[in-house]
Amino acid sequence: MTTPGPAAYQPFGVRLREAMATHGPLCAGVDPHRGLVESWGLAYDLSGLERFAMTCVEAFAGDVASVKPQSAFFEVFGARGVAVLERAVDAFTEAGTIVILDAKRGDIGSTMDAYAEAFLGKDAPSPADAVTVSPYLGYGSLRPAIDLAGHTGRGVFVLALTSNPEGPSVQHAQRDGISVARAIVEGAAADNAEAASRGEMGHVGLVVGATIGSALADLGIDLAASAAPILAPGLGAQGATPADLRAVFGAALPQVLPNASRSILAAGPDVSALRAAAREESERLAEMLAS
Ligand SMILES: O=c1ccn([C@@H]2O[C@H](COP(=O)(O)O)[C@@H](O)[C@H]2O)c(=O)[nH]1
Repeated sequence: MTTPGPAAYQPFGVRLREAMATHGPLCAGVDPHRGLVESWGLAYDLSGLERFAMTCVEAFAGDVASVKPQSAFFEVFGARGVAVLERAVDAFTEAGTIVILDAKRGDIGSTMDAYAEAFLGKDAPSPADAVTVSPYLGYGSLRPAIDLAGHTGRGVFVLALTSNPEGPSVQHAQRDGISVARAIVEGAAADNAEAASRGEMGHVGLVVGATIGSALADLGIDLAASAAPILAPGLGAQGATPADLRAVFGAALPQVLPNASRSILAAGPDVSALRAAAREESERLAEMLAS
């Protein structure tokens, strides 16, 4: 038997907006790095992975707007690691917490179709609410995922200006005076136009690092006009602070889901301490947004 996607209820951008209004904008990362797992006193094996993931579920589910499990840290354990990821995704989903799976998939359209079904389809084993996708085979190659997400009430987050120092070598490159990043943002804006006309965020999100400094202004990019939810990694371990967000995102700030992983997870393994770290960060971010 198949279950209906959340599309039967509300579009992704609307659900995300409501969750951010209720819990604050923080997207808490679930990244079982070997060093973190061991610092929690767990063995770096399947049982440690399961314990780490389920501790995150206990601490964050129902308490933050969204979580972002990093698929790589589960895939490294093979199929049984992926099974742990699926159990964590299901547990967050049952608690009503939005799951953005960081899998950064991207391929030719026909293969992208299979990735889309795997992560977002109504028959997917453990569908996420949204998945990160890579547009470097061309924005149009993402069409199967963008369309399927729209039809199932789910979302995609397209890499636009990533938080790593190597990103600009590709993303700032220009053709006909338009940067790669700007072309990606304009693609998302076109796909979100209908939601934008209703004053809502769309289902095509963008990944824009909190570490990018003045890149948006330098490249003439208007993120606010894209109506895209913006996943902004880079807080904490990568050096960005909540105060940087206003300077980086300006008018697009209400669309931003700041993401922190290691800096919050370092508060574990105690569930209350982990939950408190996420709450404090979320409150700091909400205050900054209101000021
Ligand atoms: O541009 C990007 C895109 C994704 N990420 C991912 O976000 C987290 C960040 O973790 P921290 O521990 O808070 O640094 C991680 O899963 C990355 O793969 C990113 O950092 N930058």
